[in-house]
Amino acid sequence: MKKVALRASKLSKWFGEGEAKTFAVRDISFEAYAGEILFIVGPSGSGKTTLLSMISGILEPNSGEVWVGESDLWKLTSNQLANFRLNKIGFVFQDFHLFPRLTTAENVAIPLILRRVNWAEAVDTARKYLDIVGLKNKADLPPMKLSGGEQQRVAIARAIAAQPDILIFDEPTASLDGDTGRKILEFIRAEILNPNRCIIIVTHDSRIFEYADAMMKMEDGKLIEIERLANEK
Ligand SMILES: Nc1ncnc2c1ncn2[C@@H]1O[C@H](COP(=O)(O)OP(=O)(O)OP(=O)(O)O)[C@@H](O)[C@H]1O
Repeated sequence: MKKVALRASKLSKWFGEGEAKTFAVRDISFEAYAGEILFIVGPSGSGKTTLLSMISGILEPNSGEVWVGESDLWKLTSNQLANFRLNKIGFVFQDFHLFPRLTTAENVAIPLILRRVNWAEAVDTARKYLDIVGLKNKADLPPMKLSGGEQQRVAIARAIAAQPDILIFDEPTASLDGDTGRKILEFIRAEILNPNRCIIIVTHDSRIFEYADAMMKMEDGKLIEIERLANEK
């Protein structure tokens, strides 16, 4: 049986009051399973970022619940929520968010340093994660010396260094050419997905839709459909 990694229940977020009240996300419920890649797709302004922010403990919903394991996320204390963000969930941003003055290994070490691992040990462990993404030999370079696809892999290495159960990618291929984008997705499926990890990808890029196990379509803040696809592993 598939293990539920995350369950959203009747999630809503609105902005403004009275006449000006508009829903960014309206009454969305879904489950994401461990071991699957779930794509969230929909036009600009359909509520994808707002939904991601609520399920990752960044933006508090106006109503509804987010369950991860035994925890109702928005009932946690602020300390517990900070802990959740540090240990359970990883983010890979569209423009990678790498620090230009740090080496790639130091960039990857950041989540470990935030967990109070000492600097030398964290950078050493970071090299192991760079090896996983095939960039061991670039560990001491600044990120700007790397290609776009390589920078994306550094961002992935940094996200997995915290060993999150839920890994979220926001438009991972937006700044990559088609070939590099597909290679990144193949790599994510082969090396980053595992039976205990759920990967959620927000994208407009139809060139990578073939890598989805499940596809969730949003429009005007609403969930239109969630389809589990035949190629599910
Ligand atoms: N802080 C805010 N205040 C007011 N309205 C907001 C706020 N954040 C988002 N919205 C509105 O909520 C709706 C959904 O926005 P959201 O950013 O979630 O869409 P999106 O699907 O991620 O779009 P894109 O693909 O362009 O990033 C939009 O109409 C947006 O204007």
